[in-house]
Amino acid sequence: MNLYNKSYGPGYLTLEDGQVFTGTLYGAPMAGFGEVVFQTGMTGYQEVMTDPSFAGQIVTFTYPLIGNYGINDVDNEALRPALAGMLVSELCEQPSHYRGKYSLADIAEHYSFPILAGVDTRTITKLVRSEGDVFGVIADCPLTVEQVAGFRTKHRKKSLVANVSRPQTERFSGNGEHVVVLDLGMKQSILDALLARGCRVTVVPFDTTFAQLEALQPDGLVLTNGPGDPADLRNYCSEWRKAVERFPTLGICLGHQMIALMYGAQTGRLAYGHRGSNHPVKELNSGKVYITSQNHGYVVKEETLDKRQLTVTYRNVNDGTVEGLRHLELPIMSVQFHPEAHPGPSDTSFIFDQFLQMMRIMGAKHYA
Ligand SMILES: NC(=O)CC[C@H](N)C(=O)O
Repeated sequence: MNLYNKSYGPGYLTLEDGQVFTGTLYGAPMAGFGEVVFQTGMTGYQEVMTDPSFAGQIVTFTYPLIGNYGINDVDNEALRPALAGMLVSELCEQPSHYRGKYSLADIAEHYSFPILAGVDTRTITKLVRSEGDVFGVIADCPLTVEQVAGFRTKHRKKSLVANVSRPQTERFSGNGEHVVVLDLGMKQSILDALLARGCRVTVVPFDTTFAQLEALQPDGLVLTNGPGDPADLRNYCSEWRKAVERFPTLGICLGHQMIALMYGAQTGRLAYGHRGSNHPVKELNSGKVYITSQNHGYVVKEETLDKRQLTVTYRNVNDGTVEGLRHLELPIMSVQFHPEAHPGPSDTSFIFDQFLQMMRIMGAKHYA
C-alpha cells in the first residue's frame, strides 16, 4: 500500500452561516456538499462510508482516529460510497489490519469524495447538536455565504433515493421463503441477513409498481433503509400501501417511516439525529432493552399515529421516540433501528427471524 502524501493540501468546510473550519483535504479536489451530521460509533467507518442512507450528507466522525484498520473487501454496504464527504479529527494514513487492503485516503481518491481531516470534530458536533439542521460545503477554498446557499438549492433538487436504488431487478437464490426487497438504498447486510436464513431474494427498484410486485409472487416484502426526507416519497405511498397490505412486510428505517406515512402519520426531524452503534431501545411488550445500531435524522411523530391501525412496539430509551411499529390486524412490522447491524451490535437480528415466522404463520392465511 502506498499510503503517504495523498492529501491535496489545505481544505475548508464552509457552513451556511459563514463559519469556516480549516483542515487537510483528501480524496477529491471538487466540492462536497450536504447536510452535516455526526456519527458516534468507535468503529465502522467503512460501513458508514458505504451505507446509501448517508447520500447527500457530510458525516462527522466523533471518534478521534479514523482509518486505522484500513478498508477491506468484505464490509462494504454498497458497491460505492454515497456520502457527500467526511469530517475527521485524525486520518490514519498507515492502517494496520490483516483484512485491510486499502487506506481510507486511497478509497476517497478512487471514488472522488472529499475527506477533511484535522478539523475540530467536537466543535462541529456540538454545533449540530445545538442547531440541528446544518448545511456545509467541503472545498479547497473557503466559500462565501452566497455560494453555500447556491449549493443548498442544488442539494434540495436531488432525488436521493432514485440515485441509490438499483436500476434493475436482481435475484439471489435460496431454498426458503421468497422475499421481495424494495430497494430504497439497501444496505448489503439486509440482503445478507435474509440469505443467511435461506430466503430466496429478489431486490427490485424503488419505483416498482404493485402489479409488478404481485407478479413476482413473494412470500414477504421488505422496505429498506434509504436516504433523505421520507416525506419526499409521499407520492409512492398509495402504491406501496397496496403491497404491504397484500404481503407480510418488514420495514427498516426509511421503510419503517414510509409505513407510518402510508397510514396517514407524519414524520419530522429529530433534534440532531441518531447515528451510532449504542442506541438503547425498549421493547414495550417485554420491557427488555436492546442496544441498537442507528442512522436516522427523521422520526415518526407519535401524536400523528392512528393507533387503531398501528401500535408502537419499541421506544428509544434516551428520548422516548418511536422505534418500532406493528399493524394491529395485518402482518406488517417495522423498526427504526438496524437489525442487520453493520456497523454496530447484532442484538436485534431476531427481527429477521420474527419476519420469517410472520411469513410462515400469517402468509398462508393472508393469501387465502
Ligand atoms: N437509514 C435510514 O434509512 C435513514 C432514513 C431517513 N433518511 C432518515 O434520515 O431518517
